[in-house]
Amino acid sequence: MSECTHDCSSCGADCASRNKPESLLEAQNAFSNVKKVIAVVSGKGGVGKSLVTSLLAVLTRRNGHSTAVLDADITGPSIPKIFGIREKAMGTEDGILPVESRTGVKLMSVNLLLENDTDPVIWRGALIAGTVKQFWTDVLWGDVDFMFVDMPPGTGDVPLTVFQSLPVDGIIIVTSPQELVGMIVEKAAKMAKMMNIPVLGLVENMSWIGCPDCGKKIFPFGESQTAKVALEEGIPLLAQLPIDPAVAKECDTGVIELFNEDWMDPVISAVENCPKRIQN
Ligand SMILES: Nc1ncnc2c1ncn2[C@@H]1O[C@H](COP(=O)(O)OP(=O)(O)OP(=O)(O)O)[C@@H](O)[C@H]1O
Repeated sequence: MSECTHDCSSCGADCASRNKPESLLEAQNAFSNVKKVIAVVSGKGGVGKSLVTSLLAVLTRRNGHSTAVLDADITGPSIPKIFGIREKAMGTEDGILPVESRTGVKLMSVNLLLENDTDPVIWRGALIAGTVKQFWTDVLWGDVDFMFVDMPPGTGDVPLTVFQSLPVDGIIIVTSPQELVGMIVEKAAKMAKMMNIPVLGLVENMSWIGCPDCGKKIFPFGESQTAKVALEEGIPLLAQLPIDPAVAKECDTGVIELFNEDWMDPVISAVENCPKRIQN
């Protein structure tokens, strides 16, 4: 066989060079040094994915890390509101500057770029996916230990773009007990496997309510199937968060940084111990 010219168009050999998949990873700009990227996914909307993403950023920040949230939920962005951010993002000739929360979490969301928070984003999938990619390539993130990506629900264009373009090190799946947990977790786990990204664990949100009189845990949706599904899938169930009016109020009034419960502790440990993934 003649020597490899690395021009596969003129050669039919089935060699390692031909089979090497082309990386679609987008490089960071010269002003960004993001060390780990954690994607937060859910099967459907409204299960508390943005809440969990925000808490991950707030609590890792409280532990002394520099943290950021990339709001990839372009058509339903809720991160700025949860952090009580009203100002808009500014740009320099080098790129867009993230907005910093009160405790120093760096944020980028389409709502920080729109003139009015209530303006709808009526864009086609390719434009939406392109915007998410730009949030990675064109935002001047600076030094970030942990970036949390708030994904839109499901397994559409944007999750695919994020998993292909960003160096995601781990995935946290958020579910609620009334979801079709088995199917949703399996779908997310399969997607992660296809992308070769480890699932760090599951967070079940809205699992229980604390009785206001005696503190006893009440499970309004009955016995949760999440633990069983987690076991079957070999994914750790890291936390079960209650329905808590105080948390709802912290989200609605933009003061999530005041959150002061220990429910997320195992999730934070899993994230902090997540190894850096070797990217293909
Ligand atoms: N454990 C909880 N206790 C009380 N309220 C909660 C809890 N989790 C979420 N909520 C409230 O439910 C609403 C939806 O939460 P959130 O925006 O985090 O969901 P989401 O999965 O990101 O939704 P979407 O996909 O539509 O963005 C918010 O108003 C939030 O305050």
